[in-house]
Parts: sequence; C-alpha cells; structure tokens
Amino acid sequence: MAVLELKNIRKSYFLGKEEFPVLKGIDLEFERGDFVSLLGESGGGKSTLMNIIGGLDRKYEGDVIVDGIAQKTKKEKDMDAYRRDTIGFIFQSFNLVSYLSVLDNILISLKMTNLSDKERHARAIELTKQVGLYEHRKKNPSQLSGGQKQRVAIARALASDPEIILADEPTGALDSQNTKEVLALLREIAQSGKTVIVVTHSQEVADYGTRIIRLADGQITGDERLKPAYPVESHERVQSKALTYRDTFRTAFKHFTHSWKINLLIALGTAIGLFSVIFFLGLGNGATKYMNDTISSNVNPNVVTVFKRTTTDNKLSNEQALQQSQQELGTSTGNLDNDHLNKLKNIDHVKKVEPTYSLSGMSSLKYNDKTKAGLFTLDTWTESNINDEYAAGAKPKDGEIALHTADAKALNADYKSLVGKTVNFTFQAKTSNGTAVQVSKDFKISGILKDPENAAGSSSSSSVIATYNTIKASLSAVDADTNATYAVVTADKVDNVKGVISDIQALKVDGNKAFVTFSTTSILDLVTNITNIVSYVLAAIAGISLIVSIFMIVVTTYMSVAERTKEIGVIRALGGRKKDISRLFTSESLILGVSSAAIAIVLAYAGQALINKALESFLDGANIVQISTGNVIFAIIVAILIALLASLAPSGRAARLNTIEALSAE
Ligand SMILES: Nc1ncnc2c1ncn2[C@@H]1O[C@H](COP(=O)(O)OP(=O)(O)OP(=O)(O)O)[C@@H](O)[C@H]1O
Repeated sequence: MAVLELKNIRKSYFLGKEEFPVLKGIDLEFERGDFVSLLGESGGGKSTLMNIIGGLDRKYEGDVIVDGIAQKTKKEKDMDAYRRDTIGFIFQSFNLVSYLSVLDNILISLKMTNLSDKERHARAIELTKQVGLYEHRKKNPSQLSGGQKQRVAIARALASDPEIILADEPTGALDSQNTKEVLALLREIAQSGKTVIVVTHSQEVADYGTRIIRLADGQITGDERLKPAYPVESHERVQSKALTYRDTFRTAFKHFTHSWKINLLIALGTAIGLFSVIFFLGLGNGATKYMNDTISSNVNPNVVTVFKRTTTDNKLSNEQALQQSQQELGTSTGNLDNDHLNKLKNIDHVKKVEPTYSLSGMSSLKYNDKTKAGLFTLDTWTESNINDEYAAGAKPKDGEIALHTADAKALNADYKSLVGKTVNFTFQAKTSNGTAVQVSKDFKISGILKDPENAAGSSSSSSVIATYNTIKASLSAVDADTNATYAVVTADKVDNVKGVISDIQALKVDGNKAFVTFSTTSILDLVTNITNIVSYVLAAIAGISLIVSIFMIVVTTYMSVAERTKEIGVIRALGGRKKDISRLFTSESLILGVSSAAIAIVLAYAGQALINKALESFLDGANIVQISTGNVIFAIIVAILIALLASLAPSGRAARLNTIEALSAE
C-alpha cells in the first residue's frame, strides 16, 4: 500500500476576491523507500504542495491520504501528532535554533518521543555521527558551515524516526560538494525505508533520486521512474509523544539563561516594585512589634484590672460604666467582696485573681525625726507591678512596704540606706458604713522604687506599696472595711486576655452585669491597627510600581516572541502543539517573575539588615524592619501572578502564529 496518496488536490490563494489557483488537481501516490524529486520552475506550487502534505496547510480541496487515513477528517491535535510521527521537515534555510547547540537542536525533536532522557541523548549522539557532525555537536549554528547546518537539520528531521521526509530545496543554499553530501545522506535515508520527497529546481539534484515528478503551473507534467524504490526492512519505530511541560520549561530556561545578562537587568527592574512591597510590609511588622514591646515592657499585658460595676444600667458600654465605677472607687459600694472575687476566679484561663487596695488620703511617713506628710496612695503589689524597677532593695513581703525615691529622699538624703529600716506610716481608711478611721503602724522598708522618668520633678502624689495581706491586717486592726478596692486578674496567656475580658464583662450578679475592666490590650490593638494600616498603605503605594513590572514582562515576552518566531515555526512543524508554544512563553515569563522575586527578596533582606543596623542605637537594639516568611511567600505569589498575567497576551499571540508564515520569518 502507498504510504501517501494525493487525490485531486486543488489549492487557490485569494487576493481580496481575486482567486489565484496554484494547484489544479494533483493525483499522486508515494511508496516507502522511494527518493522522489518534485521538479519544477519557481512559482509552480511545489512548496504549497509540500505544506499540504506536511499538514501545515489544511485549506485545500481533495484528499491527502496517509497510511489509508484521509487527513481532512483529523482534528488539529491529531495533525500535531501526524507531524511528530510521520513527517520530518528539512528546509532550504535550515531553520536551526540559534541559541541551541547542534545536540540540543536535534533534541528539540527527540523531546517529542517517548524515549527516556538517556535514550534521547544517546540517539542524538548517534544521529550526529550519522550526519558526520559528532566533533561539532557542542557548537552553535553560527559556528557551522551551510552544509553542516543542513546536516544538523537532517539529523533533527530523522530524530523522531518519521516515515516521510519532506525536504524543500535542501541544497538550494549549498555549494556542489555540500550538495553531494546532503543528497548522499538523503539517499541513505530512502535506503533505510523512508519516503524522501525533495523539492528542487535542479535536474542534477532530481537525477539523484529514484523518481522525478514534474510540476508546472499547478499540474503534474511528468512522472518518471529512474530506479525502483529501495527495499523496506521493517524495524521498530521510535514512538512519538506530545511535549511535556517539564521539557517545555527546560527549553524556556535555556533561552532565559542564554541571554542571562539582559534578563538579569530586566528582572532587576521588575524586582523594584516587589522589593518595596516586601520592605514596607516588613517595616509594618517591625514597627508594630516595636510599639507593642515598648508598651508591654512598661505594663504587664497579661493582666486586666477589674472594678465593681456600680451602674445597674446593663446597656452602658464598659468604658461608660468604668467612669462611673471610678467615681465610687474606695467607697464600700465600689469595693469587691469575696463573692465577686470567687466569681472571677472561676473564669476559664484566669491564672490568678489578686484583690487589691488603693487607698488615697492625707497620710504621713515618719523616720527618726523626719516626716513626709501629704496626699498618699497606698497601693497593693500585684502581678501588674512585676516590671517595676527598684533603685535599691526589692518588692515588699508581708509586713513590709516599698517607697518611691522622692518620698525616701524626703526621709533621708542617703535614701538607699533606708532599705531594711523601719518607718511609721499613718494613713486614712473607712469603715463599712463610711466613717473615716486612721491607721498608724510601723513597717520595714523592702525597697526603693525608681520614680517614673516622666514624673521626675512633677508634683504627682506620693505612693506606698505593700502586699494585700499587709494592708488587710492593718485595716482589720482598726475595724475598717477590708473589701478590695478592685482586683487584678491575670490570664494564663496573652492570647487569652481578650476572652477573659469579655467573660468578665458578661458576668452577672442578681441579673446585673457585675464588673467593668481596664486593660492595655485595647491600647495594643489600637497601635497595631494604626501601624498595620500605615504599612498596608505604604505597601499598596509601592504596589503601583508593580504595574511597571507587568509592562516590563509583557514587553520582554513580546520581544522574545518576535525574536523566536522561526523557532515557533520549527517547533510547530516538528509536531509541537499550540499549547506547547504558549507554555514556552508563559514559562519564560514565570522564570522572569520568580527571578525578580528572588532578587526582590535578597534586596529586601539586605535593606532590612542595613536599616536595622543604622537605627540600632536609636531604637535601643530593636529591629524596626522585620520581614516575615508570610511576606516572602506573598511576594512570590504576587510575582507568579503578575508573570502569568503579563504572559497572557504575548504567549497567546505566539500560539496563534501561522506556522508557514513563522517559518518564513526573517
Ligand atoms: N500565502 C500566499 N498568499 C498568496 N500567494 C501565495 C502564497 N504563498 C504562495 N503563493 C503563491 O503561490 C504560487 C506557488 O508558490 P509556491 O511557493 O508553492 O511555489 P514553488 O513552486 O515552491 O516556488 P519556488 O520554487 O520559487 O519556491 C506562487 O505564485 C506564489 O506567489
């Protein structure tokens, strides 16, 4: 059976409405092992016929029947498979891919076979030997002579072991010596059982074959057999398969690294926008953490101060109710009794409930002959005092008090020496029915607290700190009200503080909400929100430069498509699908996008190190830029998304290119 049959092939080109018939009813049959020359004058329609046979042109009338199957009935993807499987193209102008070596040019076709990487390599080496180019296998096309280039093209056409080799003027650009060598190779191919169809103007070339078909003015004018077709020995053929994404990606990577200098510059330009986004997000993280740490180092973030809610209006917000409670602070109605304290202890995630006294009033401290009198507050030492700093001594134990530096100085110039000494402290308390009573007692001084920096020199009231037990015992001794002024509740973890607060605010006694709270969490939240907003706004402004990045990738990919038009034609002619072409350019954009993300990440970390170092002493060693893994992942995802977006139009255009036009691109 004939390997290829042409039945009444007709083809016209149209210029506007005007029809130019090029093929006017071609009927031919081709045998295996035949070396057929299609001889004719220029413009006779030889190339048009070759494109039809090769499956590059499907707009014709009549039938091309290959191995008994009419090509017209096939879908586009089957035509791609047909070109991979059955056809090997050899062009007059070689159409080698300039940035690939001899071996890699041959491998383009081998990538569309189901051979393993190792087998492909071995076959490519074998083919270089067959066409006499083994020594030149690592050269690029620009380092080869015309004859050598054509031999590479022959090896590439043979790589996927096709049944039919279509050679369009294969010797047109060669001198007579190279012509002979190429023709000898083509004859060997025919002798191996393949059908070789060569288009030529030259009688000398035609005489080399086994059969000459003359074509003039779109019609067969002669069909002459010079020799019988070569005998065909069956052999196991290489199986073809579609390009895998992995192989397409590798090709894209090769092209990217081929012009790495220019691509690096483009990636650098694209990276600027991404860098700014990562950097500002990192700055946001650092600033938030810095402010939170600064606030938390002055106050214990795990604690919540709880007051009795004195209003019976359940609708008032915590803040409104807090104002009212504070007005009744220290009165018997505002104090917390044991029932209240027990309720607080039963809340989930509450580690500790410390009943607290805060008694304000005219008081006096006496040491030897020195007295410090005035408005004093007697406060209870609680978990909220753990960050207090002492100039001398330590926090008070039961029976002891701690003084502030200013008060201690009033008693003794050498105030630190007061630690361990006994002073008399007289202060005011109230009985449960509101009558004032005076407490006067001796206490040992446990330590001298540093005065808060901002209060230095200010006329803030004096304060004394003692344990709850110390104050309670003093109050009991004079029958004063011993209910706590308020309570300090400590949560087990910072993360649970919010939950504890809402549980406390919701607790009811006799149908009324029983507590109001005050905590630093709300301040921390506010600070975090503000710094987050600022950093997001800055990152969004930086994000505008990403639009520039998108345009850079679009332009680069379009340039790459223009530069590689011929390569697109070659891949399509060898059986590459439209989607392989589009993947090729999408991959290249992706490589560019990911490279720029990598550059941006390196720059951002370098910027982070630089800025943190520069501001180290100013910020007490805190790192103001803190890029998180999340920021980095975000940048990589953004880079991938912009690369995909930017590659849409150019890769789509590349995939839609007409193969015949792409092959004839200059
Ligand atoms: N895309 C096209 N649009 C319009 N006319 C075309 C197109 N391609 C080819 N032709 C015309 O069809 C005719 C046949 O062209 P074809 O390239 O098949 O001839 P050929 O025999 O291969 O010539 P040559 O030996 O010079 O390559 C020519 O007149 C050419 O101008």
